[in-house]
Amino acid sequence: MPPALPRGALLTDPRSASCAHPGRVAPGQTVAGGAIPGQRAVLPRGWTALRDDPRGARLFFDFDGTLAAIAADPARVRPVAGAIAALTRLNELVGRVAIVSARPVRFLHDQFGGLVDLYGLYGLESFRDGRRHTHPEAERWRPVIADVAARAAEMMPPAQVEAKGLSVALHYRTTPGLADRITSWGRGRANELGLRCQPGRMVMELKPPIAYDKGDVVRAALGDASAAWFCGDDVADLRAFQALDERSAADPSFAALRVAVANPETGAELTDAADLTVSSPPALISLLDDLAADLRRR
Ligand SMILES: O=P(O)(O)OC[C@H]1O[C@H](O[C@H]2O[C@H](CO)[C@@H](O)[C@H](O)[C@H]2O)[C@H](O)[C@@H](O)[C@@H]1O
Repeated sequence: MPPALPRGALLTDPRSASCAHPGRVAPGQTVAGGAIPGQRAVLPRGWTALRDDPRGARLFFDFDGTLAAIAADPARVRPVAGAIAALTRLNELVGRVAIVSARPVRFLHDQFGGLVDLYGLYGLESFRDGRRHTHPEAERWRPVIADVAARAAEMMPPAQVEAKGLSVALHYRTTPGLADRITSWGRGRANELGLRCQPGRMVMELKPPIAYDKGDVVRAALGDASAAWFCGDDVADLRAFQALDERSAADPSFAALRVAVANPETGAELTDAADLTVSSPPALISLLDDLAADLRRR
């Protein structure tokens, strides 16, 4: 019996990996992602369940740090090479594919059009089946967010204030020395205005106090799915992992795969909760190409 890929196994970009799949993969060990289906390792149950019933499966993806490499200017970020082709292939093979991001739906639509379901601002906005939806409680917060974005632009470099309509991101990637000032100012405005703070990778986000997050998006979108994957890189993606955990606990026939994209900023919280960890967005695309090839062989 070949060994199983253990929870947390680390997969690297096969294009840069020099090792062959070693057969047994210890937690944290580096193996070539592209070698998985061909290496007779026992695949994770979330993979085999998806292969057994692709039309009953769902694939969920975070955007920044997952389908796109992190860069200094959020406005210039685009999906990594091969991402759109991989999603196009999987969309033909799998029941439903969705991007679940903190970006506005407008930005996601510019990148992906109507290719897959789009959930923006942690699900406060979405674009599905050709229609745009906004959470009914969110709209009244738009002027409050606009006001706080304008005030933020007076307190910090305006180019680092990303006004997203129903939320605002205060970035400090290019000015890490301002991190404390920006985050404490953000916490102060959140307390003053009744907003929520969402930390992220070199960013503090202010959003409406609506109890709706990536986990709620996944819960609602799962429907009667038999299997689902969520691929993410940041702490906000833990909520989506938890939604898959809950569903797995409630329904033993359901199989999930939690995929983390490793990075030095998020810490171990996400990779500890993941079934598989890939080393970068290109390594994730390689894994998705493997999945599509595996599904096509069936
Ligand atoms: O849910 P996501 O799709 O992962 O969005 C989370 C945030 O992503 C973006 O910020 C991050 O990526 C930027 C571009 O690489 C980077 O400059 C920044 O430091 C990261 O935090 C996006 O700009 C934010 O609005 C999202 O909240």
